Amino acid sequence: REAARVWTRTIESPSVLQPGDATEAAIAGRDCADKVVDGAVAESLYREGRFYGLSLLQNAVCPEMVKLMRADSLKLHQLGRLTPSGDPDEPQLSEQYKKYFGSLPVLTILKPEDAAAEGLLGLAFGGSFLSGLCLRIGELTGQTLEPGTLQLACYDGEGVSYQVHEDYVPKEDYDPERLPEHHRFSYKRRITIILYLQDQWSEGLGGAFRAHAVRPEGEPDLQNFVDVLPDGGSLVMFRSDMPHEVLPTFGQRFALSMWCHAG
Ligand SMILES: O=C(O)CCC(=O)C(=O)O
Ligand SMILES: [Fe+2]
Repeated sequence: REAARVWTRTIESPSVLQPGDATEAAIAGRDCADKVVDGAVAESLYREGRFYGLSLLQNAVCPEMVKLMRADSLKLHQLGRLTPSGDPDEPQLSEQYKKYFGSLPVLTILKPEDAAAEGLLGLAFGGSFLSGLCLRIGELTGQTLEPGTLQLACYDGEGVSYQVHEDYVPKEDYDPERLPEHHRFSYKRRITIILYLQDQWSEGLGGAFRAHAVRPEGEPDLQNFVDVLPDGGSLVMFRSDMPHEVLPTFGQRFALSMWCHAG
């Protein structure tokens, strides 16, 4: 039954040699993208269905590279570079705030070349991998898709969640005065790709990615949503206008996301 809602494929992740420098990391990322996406994966994103082509590719990246990306992510997190809005100058949430209002996901917008310049070869690989996926999906389906924003997010336990939303926002709803810079191109988003970076995840830690067939009003009907666990190396891909959310998370959960923009 689930299979009819989430298109799922589990692959044997292509082995990647530990990159020695930024150029090698970028080449390895692109190469890995070309190996994991074939015509069937690309088409799965455009199949008809209530879940807007929700697709899951398990084991897309080998555990060694997932580990390297997670180590880089943790480094940035420990340096305080991840913030609720993604603005690196924004202060970290105070304990006081968390106590009264609860915690929030934190994030940063990455440029693969900056990651490379900082010696974060895992994230340089990841950025190139996700950009490569975007280009490859475009090529295989005859659409013009351009790599857009690359986001690293951390849901650091404490019940942190993200309410139902769509990643695509129509241009007329866009308010340049109030949205942070990286939201400026939300109207261009067509496909969202998310790569999870956990080592081991279990259902007890919550944090599922929940996809909705329709935007729920109140409690959603069981038929109208599907949950995907954020297992390390899993890639979730979907049309950016599909409603989705992240359920309360009780473990450290890192995700690297790419929004593929309309060309
Ligand atoms: O991390 C996830 O599973 C989804 C996050 C999300 O929906 C977003 O950042 O827009
Ligand atoms: Fe989202």
